[in-house]
Amino acid sequence: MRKSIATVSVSGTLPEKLEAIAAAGFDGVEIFENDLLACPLSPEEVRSRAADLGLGIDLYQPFRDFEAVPADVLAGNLRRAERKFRVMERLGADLLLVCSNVSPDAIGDDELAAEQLRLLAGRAAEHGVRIAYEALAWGRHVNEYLHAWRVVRMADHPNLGTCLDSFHILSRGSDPIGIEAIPGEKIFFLQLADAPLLAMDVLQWSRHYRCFPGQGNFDLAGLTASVLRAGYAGPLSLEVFNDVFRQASAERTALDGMRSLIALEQSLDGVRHPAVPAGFAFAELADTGTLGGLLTALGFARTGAHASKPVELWSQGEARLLLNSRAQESHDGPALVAIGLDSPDPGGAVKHAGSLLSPVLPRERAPEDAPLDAIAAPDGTEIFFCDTAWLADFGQGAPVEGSVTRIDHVALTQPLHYFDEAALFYRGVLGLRPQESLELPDPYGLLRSKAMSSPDGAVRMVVNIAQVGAGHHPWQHIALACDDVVATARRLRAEHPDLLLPIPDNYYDDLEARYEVDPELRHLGVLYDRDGRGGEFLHLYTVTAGRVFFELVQRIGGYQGYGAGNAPIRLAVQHAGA
Ligand SMILES: O=C(O)c1ccc(O)c(O)c1
Ligand SMILES: [Mg+2]
Repeated sequence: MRKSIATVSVSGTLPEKLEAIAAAGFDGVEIFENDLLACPLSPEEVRSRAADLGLGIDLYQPFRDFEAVPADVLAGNLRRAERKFRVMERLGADLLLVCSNVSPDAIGDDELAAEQLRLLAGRAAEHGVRIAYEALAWGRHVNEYLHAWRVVRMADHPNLGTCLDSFHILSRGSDPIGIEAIPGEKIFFLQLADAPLLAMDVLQWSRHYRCFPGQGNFDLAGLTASVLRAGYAGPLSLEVFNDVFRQASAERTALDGMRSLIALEQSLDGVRHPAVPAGFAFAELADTGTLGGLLTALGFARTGAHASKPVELWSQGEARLLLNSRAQESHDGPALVAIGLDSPDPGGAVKHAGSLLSPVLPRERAPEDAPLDAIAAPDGTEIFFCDTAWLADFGQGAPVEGSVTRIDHVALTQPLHYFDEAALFYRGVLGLRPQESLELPDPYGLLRSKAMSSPDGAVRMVVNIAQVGAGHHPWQHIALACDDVVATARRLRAEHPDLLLPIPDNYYDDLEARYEVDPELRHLGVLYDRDGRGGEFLHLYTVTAGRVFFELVQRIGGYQGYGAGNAPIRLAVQHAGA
């Protein structure tokens, strides 16, 4: 299908927006009026700039507060419209979006609205322009898509149709099934935006928090399927008002918008996601000898070395860590650089990632090395799709058994600008499902966090944003599943007390007030959480080395979370020690 995007969705000046939108492969744009007003180029120049870039101008918008007005206001509104029709002729645009009147002076009379829109459509026809009437969720009288359609039907003019906007429909909780009763040729345009579920005024929600399909909580695929069943054949057009996107790189935002539409099309076409990863194969860290002591204390042993690269394999149970000293050249201290995922179909996973604009990264590989392809996560971490062949490159070390059994989750920190991108990446590319999203206090700011998990919980990723504040530490961590955190804590406390993050007594005073927990937790520095169904979580943090620290976690009774309530305590202690 034809793919378009409103210029308001990306940052920059109008020419910059057009460049970025074209580079991402869109077919057309909606020119948002303010972008044109602020642009020194004439409409003719914008038209030829867009044409040179291969972009059609699919819509000009918005035209506000037109219909259902007193007669004296109507004359002024028609005059205003005439001027816009002339601008559109110069732009080479033939579709104008008219959004429902929000003025307190608008009259709640559908026949009047229809009559005036019919008049407008007649004038538009003289200029070769068509009108797409959209119900804003906060319209004074018309704020439901079916209401806008009733007015359009009543007006009954060939140059008047409706514009459907997923945000306005789904934010009001309207059932999109009613779309299927609208004749497809009367749906002149379809705007797509997702959004997180937020309990707030709908206008603020729309103007600041819209996001691309797949990044929020609305069922965009279901709505789009209804629009297509109605017979709509126009573009899928993204219209996103988002405070973060306005500040981010236009190129990157536009590309992410394209990724969201490709993913949407795939779900409409019934393209199945290749098998989701079955577990973590490894986590790879840049390190030159700093982490060996810490890992040994945690019960890991060096069980292999790469045949041709300066990379060591450290393992315990099914937890495997690679220490790569060459990668250290581009980092100050230890840093997480790659994650290997056990993939039932590595080739299929890489191909699927490519279809979602996450291409295979170029890599050096010796002829005898196992073939292994990686793609880049939004924060730059490499993600490898593995079968078991890669292990042979490290020789066959004896397995090491200890209390650590495997990697439970990996937490990455990345810039705010790519938070929504990350949600779409982990969902679309890796097939993980969104879990909890949180905003956690940090002594110097706020930490936003989103957890994603494979359906069976074997792969869990946490994406953190160091959002604001002075002490900006882009920490990353690897959480290791452990059979018995308390026993391990006893041993570490006795043998390596300096490696454990000290937890304040005040935390335990509060914890013991809330739950009857073993007083030993306080002495060991083990943190605790409990969910609503009686599931329990015991966890423990090491001190930080470079950008990285480790967590030992024990899930009891089906606990699915991450001890998020304890994260502010950890952050405060880490800041104090940093
Ligand atoms: O927020 C607005 O005013 C606005 C304008 C035009 C649109 O298409 C829309 O969905 C919202
Ligand atoms: Mg809209």
